Amino acid sequence: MNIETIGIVGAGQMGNGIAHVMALAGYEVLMTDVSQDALDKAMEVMRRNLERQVSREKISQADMTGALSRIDTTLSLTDLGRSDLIIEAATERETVKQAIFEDLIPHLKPETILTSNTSSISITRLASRTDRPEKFMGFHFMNPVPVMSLVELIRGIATDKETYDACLQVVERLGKTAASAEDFPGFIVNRILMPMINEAVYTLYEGVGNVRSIDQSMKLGANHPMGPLELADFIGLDTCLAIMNVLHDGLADTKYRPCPLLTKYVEAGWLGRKAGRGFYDYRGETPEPTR
Ligand SMILES: CC(=O)CC(=O)SCCNC(=O)CCNC(=O)[C@H](O)C(C)(C)COP(=O)(O)OP(=O)(O)OC[C@H]1O[C@@H](n2cnc3c(N)ncnc32)[C@H](O)[C@@H]1OP(=O)(O)O
Ligand SMILES: NC(=O)C1=CN([C@@H]2O[C@H](COP(=O)(O)OP(=O)(O)OC[C@H]3O[C@@H](n4cnc5c(N)ncnc54)[C@H](OP(=O)(O)O)[C@@H]3O)[C@@H](O)[C@H]2O)C=CC1
Repeated sequence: MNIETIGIVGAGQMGNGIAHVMALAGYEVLMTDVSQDALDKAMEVMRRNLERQVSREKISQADMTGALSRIDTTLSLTDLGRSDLIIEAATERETVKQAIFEDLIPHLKPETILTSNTSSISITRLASRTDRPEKFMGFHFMNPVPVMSLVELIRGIATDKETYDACLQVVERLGKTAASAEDFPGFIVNRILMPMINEAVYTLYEGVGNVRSIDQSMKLGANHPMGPLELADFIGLDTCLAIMNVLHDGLADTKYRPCPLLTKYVEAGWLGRKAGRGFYDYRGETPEPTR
């Protein structure tokens, strides 16, 4: 199947990154969100990231202008009906994703491929609620999308080979590397990464270290580019908690129990960088630990 137009649902940090790399690779992109504010902010972030790539001579000015001209935004989900491929990148909540697919389905072409950028939710279960489980799969980018070269491709139980091959071709056109993962909670990356982050929060909760010492230990002692708490803030603490809950419920093992301190931060609305505060406070000149 020839894919030329991409519909993106959700203009948060992942949605804008996906739009960025798709448009640079020459795809026509139509992005939607429930708020105009989110769409405007996404366009601004994309422009800034593209400008940075121009200033570092990674892309030309013409590449940037071309990419921006290929991105359109709309508040109407149903406008995405003409897309060849849809990537849902809305909030990590199963009911939200299900409602999006239900609203989209009557407006889709029969051949349109539906995908979700979910970090952890069952692809098979999401697919079973659509009219096309064989044309449904997981298309999981890593954050920040313009920088990270991996995309996890996850087949549901019914996904057909043509759909998988079409998505693989898109990943290759983006110049990224695909990892094929089976459809189990958290797939590969988050099955391994999120318990590590959750353990870092337990380490903080139990007073073994503070925010700075925990992050410094993993950066200098294990050569991680970001400390686990800094990374949790970067991903979004709501997303981290949602993933831990999916692991805990789906694998029914207490080793995935979300740390109560992580829950407390989410309940406070301290969701990390996107909220201005999480394990660090980002509202001043430099990030300051909140513990
Ligand atoms: C939760 C899930 O479901 C799955 C996930 O995504 S898990 C999260 C996976 N991501 C990670 O683990 C990220 C870990 N962190 C890192 O790799 C690095 O800290 C980082 C790449 C984010 C930043 O690297 P850094 O060396 O500290 O910063 P910096 O030198 O400013 O940036 C490196 C490059 O990234 C770019 N960059 C940094 N942040 C960016 C952003 N948010 N968007 C776009 N580009 C960005 C910079 O422009 C720079 O590009 P060039 O090399 O082309 O010049
Ligand atoms: N953060 C990360 O590091 C990664 C996240 N992911 C996954 O990507 C998805 C998005 O995450 P992320 O971008 O971080 O989240 P964000 O919170 O940054 O963005 C989510 C966006 O979706 C919007 N949204 C919510 N409901 C709807 C809806 N019904 N229709 C359209 N848009 C909607 C939200 O709007 P509003 O704010 O108004 O509710 C928000 O703008 C999640 O499934 C997440 O698990 C995957 C890889 C990495």
